[in-house]
Amino acid sequence: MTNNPELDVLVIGTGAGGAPLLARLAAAGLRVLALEAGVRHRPAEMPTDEVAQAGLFWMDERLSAGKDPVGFGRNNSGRGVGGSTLHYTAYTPRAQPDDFELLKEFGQGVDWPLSYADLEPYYDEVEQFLGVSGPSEYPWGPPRQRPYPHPALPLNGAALLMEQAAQQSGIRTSAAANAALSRPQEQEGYGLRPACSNRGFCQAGCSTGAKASLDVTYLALAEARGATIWEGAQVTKLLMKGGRVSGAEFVRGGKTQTLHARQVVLAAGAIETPRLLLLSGVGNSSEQVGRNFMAHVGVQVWGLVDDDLRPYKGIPGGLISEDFHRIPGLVGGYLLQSLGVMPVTYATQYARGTGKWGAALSEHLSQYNHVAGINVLGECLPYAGNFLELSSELDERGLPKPLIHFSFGENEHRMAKHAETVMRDLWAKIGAREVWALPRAAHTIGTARMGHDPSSNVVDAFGRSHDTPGLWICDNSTFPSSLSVNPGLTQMALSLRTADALIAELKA
Ligand SMILES: Cc1cc2nc3c(=O)[nH]c(=O)nc-3n(C[C@H](O)[C@H](O)[C@H](O)COP(=O)(O)OP(=O)(O)OC[C@H]3O[C@@H](n4cnc5c(N)ncnc54)[C@H](O)[C@@H]3O)c2cc1C
Repeated sequence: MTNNPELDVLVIGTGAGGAPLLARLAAAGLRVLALEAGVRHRPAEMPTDEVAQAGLFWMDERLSAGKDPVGFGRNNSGRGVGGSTLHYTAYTPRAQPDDFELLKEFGQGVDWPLSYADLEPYYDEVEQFLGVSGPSEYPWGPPRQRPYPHPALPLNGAALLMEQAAQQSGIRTSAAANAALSRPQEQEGYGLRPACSNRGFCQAGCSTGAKASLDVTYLALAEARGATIWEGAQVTKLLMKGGRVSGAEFVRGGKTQTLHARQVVLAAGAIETPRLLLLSGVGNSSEQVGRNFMAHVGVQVWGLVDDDLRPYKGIPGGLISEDFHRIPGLVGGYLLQSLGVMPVTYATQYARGTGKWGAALSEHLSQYNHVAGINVLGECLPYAGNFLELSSELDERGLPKPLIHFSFGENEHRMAKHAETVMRDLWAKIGAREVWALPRAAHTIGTARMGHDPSSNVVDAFGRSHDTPGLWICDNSTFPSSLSVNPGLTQMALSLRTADALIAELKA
C-alpha cells in the first residue's frame, strides 16, 4: 500500500487531457503525479509495423450496442504514456467560433459554457509549444494572432489528387495544420526533435519524435519540471474521504495500491472516465455521467487510380477543406481531410465497411498501392439514447465492462450522405476507376459534459465537478458537442485552461 499525503494533484491518464495539465501544474511548483494504465513507448522503440504496435491501443473489450455500434479497440483509443496521441494523425485544426454555439444558431444541440475567445490564447500557446506545421494563409475561421511556428508539411499522394479534384470542383483546400515538425525543434525535457522524415507510419507511433505526441512534448516538460509519472498503473476506483474525492485505488505490477492527493484530475478518456465514475459512484448527482456519447460522422470515400500512390508513405494528415462547415438544411457541418493509410488498418476498415472477406478481400488488397482516400469529420449531436453504462459482463479484474449504445440521428445520416456525394464527385473528377464509401464513426466524445447548470451537466466550464469537491475532469468526455474538427488541439487547450483554474484554486 502506497500513501503520499504530500501530493497536491493526482492525475489519472496522460493523453491530450492529462498531459498539458500535468506540465502546467508541475511548472507552477505543485507536487503532481500521474497514474497511466499503459506503458512508455519510446520513439526509438517504435517499429514500422502496425501489428507489432497493437500495444499502443486500448484493447480491453468494450461492448457496443445501438443501430450504429462503434468499433472499439485499434479504431479509437490509446493506451500508453501519451495516450491516444501516440497514434493520432496529428491533424490540429482549431474549432471555429460558431462550433461552440450550435444551440444558439440552430436551436438544436448544446452550447459550450465557454467561447472561442476563451480558448484562443490556449490554442495559440499549444500550437507554438508543439511546433505545429501549417499554412501561412488559412481560408477559414478568424485571423490568427501569430503564424504557425513551422511551414506546412509536404502533401502525400492522396492529398495531391484531392487538391487537383477540389480545384476542378471549385472547393477550396489548404495544407492542414499538423503537429509534426517540418523543421527541427528543441523541446524542453526531451531534446532536439527532428523534422519529419515522411516515414508515414504516424498511426503506429512516430519513431523519431518529429510528431508531437505528448510523451515527447508536454510529458517531457512535466517530468523536467518535477512531475512523476507511474506507468502501468490502472486506476480501478476513486476514493472518497469527508465528502470529497481524496485519491485513487489502482493496480500496478499485480498489486492493488492507493494514493491520496488534495485534488484529483480524471483524464482517462471518454469511455474510461465515465466508467470509473460509475464504478466509484462519484460525481453523478445530475445522472448525466455516461450520457450524450458522441462520435463524429466519419464516412470515408476511396478511389482506385492508376498512379502508384503508396498510401503508407508521407504525412497521412495533409490536406483539409472547411468549405462544408455549414450546409443548408443541416445542423452544423463537416470538414474534408485527405487520408494516408497503413495496409493492415486499410484492410480492417475495408472489411468492416464492405463486409468483404476471403478471396474478394485479398483481390481488393492487391490494389492497395493505388487507393486514395478522403474522409470527413462531421458534427454529431448529443442524443439521450446514446450513452455508456456498466454491463453485467465482467473484465479480467472482475469489473463491469463498459457498454456503449450509439445510433446516428437523422442529421448525421443526412450529413454522411451529403459528404459521400461530395467525395464521390471529387474522385470522379480525377477519373478514378472505382469509387466506394466506408461508413464510419470517429472519436469518442461526451459522457461527462461540461456546462453551467449542475442539474444537467457533470462539470463546470473549467472541468470542476459540480457536486464532488476535489474532483476535476479533463478529457474528451467533457465536450458538450462534438465540434466539426479533430478534437486533439481543443482538448490540449482545455487542459491548460483547467490547469490554470486548478492552480488558482490551490493557491487561493
Ligand atoms: C487513430 C486515431 C487518429 C487520431 N487522429 C487525430 C488527429 O489527427 N487529430 C486530432 O486532433 N485527434 C486525433 N485523434 C483523437 C485524439 O487522439 C483524441 O481526441 C485525444 O487524444 C483524446 O484525449 P483524451 O485525454 O480524452 O484521451 P486519451 O488521449 O486517449 O488519453 C487517455 C489516457 O488515459 C489512460 N487511462 C484510461 N483509463 C485509465 C485508468 N483506469 N487508469 C489509468 N489510466 C487510464 C489511457 O491509457 C490513456 O493513456 C485520433 C484518434 C485516433 C484513435
